[in-house]
Amino acid sequence: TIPLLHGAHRIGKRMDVDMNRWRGYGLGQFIHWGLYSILGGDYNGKHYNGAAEWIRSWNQLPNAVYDSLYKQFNPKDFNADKWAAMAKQMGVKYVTITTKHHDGFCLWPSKYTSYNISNTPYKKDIIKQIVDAYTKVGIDVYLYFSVMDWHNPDWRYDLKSASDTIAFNKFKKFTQSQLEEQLRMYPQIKGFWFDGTWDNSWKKSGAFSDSLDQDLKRIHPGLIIGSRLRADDYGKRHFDSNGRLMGDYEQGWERTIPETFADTHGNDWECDMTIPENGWGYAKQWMGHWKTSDELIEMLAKCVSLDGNFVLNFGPKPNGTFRQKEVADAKAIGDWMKINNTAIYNCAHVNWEKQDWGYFTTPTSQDDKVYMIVFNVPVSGALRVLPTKNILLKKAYLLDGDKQLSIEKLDGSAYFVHLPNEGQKQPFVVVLETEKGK
Ligand SMILES: C#C[C@@H]1N[C@@H](C)[C@@H](O)[C@H]1O
Repeated sequence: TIPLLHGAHRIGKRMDVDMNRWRGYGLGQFIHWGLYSILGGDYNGKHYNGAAEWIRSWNQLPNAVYDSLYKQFNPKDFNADKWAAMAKQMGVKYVTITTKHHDGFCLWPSKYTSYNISNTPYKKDIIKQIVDAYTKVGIDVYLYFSVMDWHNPDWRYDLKSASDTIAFNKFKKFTQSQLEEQLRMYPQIKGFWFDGTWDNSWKKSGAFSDSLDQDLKRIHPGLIIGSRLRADDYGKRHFDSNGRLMGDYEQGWERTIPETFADTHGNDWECDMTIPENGWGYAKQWMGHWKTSDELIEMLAKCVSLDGNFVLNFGPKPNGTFRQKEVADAKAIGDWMKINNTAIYNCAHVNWEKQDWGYFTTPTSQDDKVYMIVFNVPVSGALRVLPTKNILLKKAYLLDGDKQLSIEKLDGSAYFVHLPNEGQKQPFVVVLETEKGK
């Protein structure tokens, strides 16, 4: 192995109480809200074809116009308790909220820059209201923080001169000050979600990213930070130069899901997903295909079956309300979770052969129970199950209503679980009770 000072400091999963709680979440909510929400992807009658929260980078929009949007930010219909209630009904266990996106605008009253919520017509601390409202209903809060800050004059994409280094050193102090400020102001939070760490300036700051990670965890023991914060001695990110994960979970699955368990390398990981094709902040016209709630529920099941969490993004409007499609999806997912969350919360991967009808999960607390989350019922109505050697199926029944299902032993160690032809119209869960063979 390559000797590293700033590579992974832990091999394998974090197993403390905070990380075990994170591992059991299953379903989370992401929220992207900020000045970009005001424009909603459009400016001067033209539509920006990129992700709406990146509109400041569009050459049709002068930076000065974007940077003065804060004078209009006044979400009259914002109600953090309503946001938290919608998330609670949806069944999410954690929320990640943008405190500062790449544009540098702070949704909290930071004392390190005047470019913050207190200087808008709205004035009040958005982050505090969200932290308090979600914590009150039992949803853990994580803060999204973009290191890249287009508004801060000391930000650099690369370090090519002594003056770059001097400026970026000031920028690193500013960054650490803002993060420590957030820990002091919002002690209830459980972790940070870092973004904007792909540029050379940060890749050359591996030592700082390592000390920052350690400083934040010293101030707030148990803090959870994914693999997108750090760079190692050679600028490698997520995985160090020896291929080891740097961070408490793999944070690279943005709008994508691993296909197989092998793709996860046995790490903890989180998938962050948009309902439209791309775009996180509010957009008046969403791009491409809008995922249906059934598609989203299948993504959730797939993530949990591969030992990951599924985090669905919402982009509130500038007035603080959600678009109809987001409200409808939250409701549909919540209705499904009300019946089936046993197969999602505190569940893990089962190393049985993947079948076409759907996904296996198992409760981390009970190894003689396996859940089948069924999306594709075969015309035969017979669901094939191939447990690992020496595991026998004792019973099979529907989670919703306990209806017993007949089990047919096939050759080898395979089985058919026979479904009643009730033409299920929603994804459903079959519970298997197992025992070890003699
Ligand atoms: C690229 C990029 C950013 N990463 C996602 C989580 C969004 O914040 C997007 O703007």
